[in-house]
Amino acid sequence: MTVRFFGSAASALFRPNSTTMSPTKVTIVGSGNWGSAIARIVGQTTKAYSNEFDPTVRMWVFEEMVNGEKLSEIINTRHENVKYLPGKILPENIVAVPDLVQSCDGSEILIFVVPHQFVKGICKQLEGKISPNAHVVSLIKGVSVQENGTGLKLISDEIREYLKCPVDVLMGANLAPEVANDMFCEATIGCQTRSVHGPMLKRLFHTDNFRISVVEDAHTVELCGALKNVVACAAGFTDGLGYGDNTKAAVIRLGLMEITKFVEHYYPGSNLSTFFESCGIADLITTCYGGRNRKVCEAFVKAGKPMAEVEKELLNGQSAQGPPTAAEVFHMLEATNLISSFPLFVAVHRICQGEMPPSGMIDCLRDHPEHQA
Ligand SMILES: NC(=O)C1=CN([C@@H]2O[C@H](COP(=O)(O)OP(=O)(O)OC[C@H]3O[C@@H](n4cnc5c(N)ncnc54)[C@H](O)[C@@H]3O)[C@@H](O)[C@H]2O)C=CC1
Ligand SMILES: O=C(CO)COP(=O)(O)O
Repeated sequence: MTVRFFGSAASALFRPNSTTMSPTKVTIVGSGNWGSAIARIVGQTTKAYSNEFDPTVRMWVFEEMVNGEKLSEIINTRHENVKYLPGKILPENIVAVPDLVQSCDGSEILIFVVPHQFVKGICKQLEGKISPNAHVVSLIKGVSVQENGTGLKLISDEIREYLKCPVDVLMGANLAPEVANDMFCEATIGCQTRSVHGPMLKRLFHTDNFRISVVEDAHTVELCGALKNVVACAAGFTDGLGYGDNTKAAVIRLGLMEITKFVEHYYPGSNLSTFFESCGIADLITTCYGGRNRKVCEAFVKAGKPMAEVEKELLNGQSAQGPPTAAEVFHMLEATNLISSFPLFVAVHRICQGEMPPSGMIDCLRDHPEHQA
């Protein structure tokens, strides 16, 4: 993979951190399938921009034993995450660190990339222990539930509340195995204010085969990333029932209608153009065809086993975020009396819970309110 410079003059790209005037340290918080694939990119870009970024990138590894060896030690000696991204070499400047606090010590960019159910526990451990200049980029596709149970919370807001630092997001049509094979794709960075961190984050992630667009509509970027996993479950159910591509296209279309409606209702003021970025329609399509959520939900229908069992059998420790996200979204819809407005999201939740047979997905598509107009 080569890193191509962009912008006007290459010299203007090398901007050491303004506070310390030393290269910015980067930590990847997570080392699963996506965490390891993004490490291949960040390992390259930090080396390419070594005046701006410290090329030693620490990667927090949730320690586990793999065939009698510690995963962190395997990564540091063989430069391969044999469990979560087997067969792909990680750059040697990626250093696995099993101690979470130590992995983030002194880092000013923290790339959060863990299944969303672990975010709270990680933030609690890091609370008050990160650099005062730290800045998080969340690659996490999921949502959380407010402490008092009244509604939904963005993962970025959860991180911001615990760590008291700025949080931007990166989402896109980025199946990790394809990214790790250096196959061309695009991604979207959602910033609160583009000019503050946008250019620096673009330098950190942008390569010839991983093309970044930066937008200021961060809420929409994040919600597209989270909600498309729920729609991908619906696509998996229809695949499992033996339906074809026309049905999947209907799932994608109706799913997109619910995504846009949900974003507009709960986070008004989004830009329509954001749904046409990689984080929107592109991620929805790729996940409905090639993602783990689709795969697990198809197998759930075919095998007739509980979702957790199918996930364990098929994903070897990786995680499908669609079913828990559907539950969190359902909770929000119930709390705000909007269940009837989002039948696809609701059907996914009910099927995952065993409260509705998978065939209910087809009834849901057939009777969708979009057909009443
Ligand atoms: N895999 C993919 O293709 C993509 C994933 N994403 C998103 O990135 C996020 C992370 O996904 P992946 O890296 O694929 O993870 P993954 O699905 O491979 O999950 C496994 C990871 O969870 C860790 N883990 C297990 N138990 C834990 C615990 N108790 N506490 C903390 N960590 C624990 C494991 O050590 C491992 O690193 C998710 O939100 C996902 O939706 C986004 C784009 C692409
Ligand atoms: O987010 C993804 C692709 O962009 C990965 O989707 P899955 O988690 O369904 O594999």
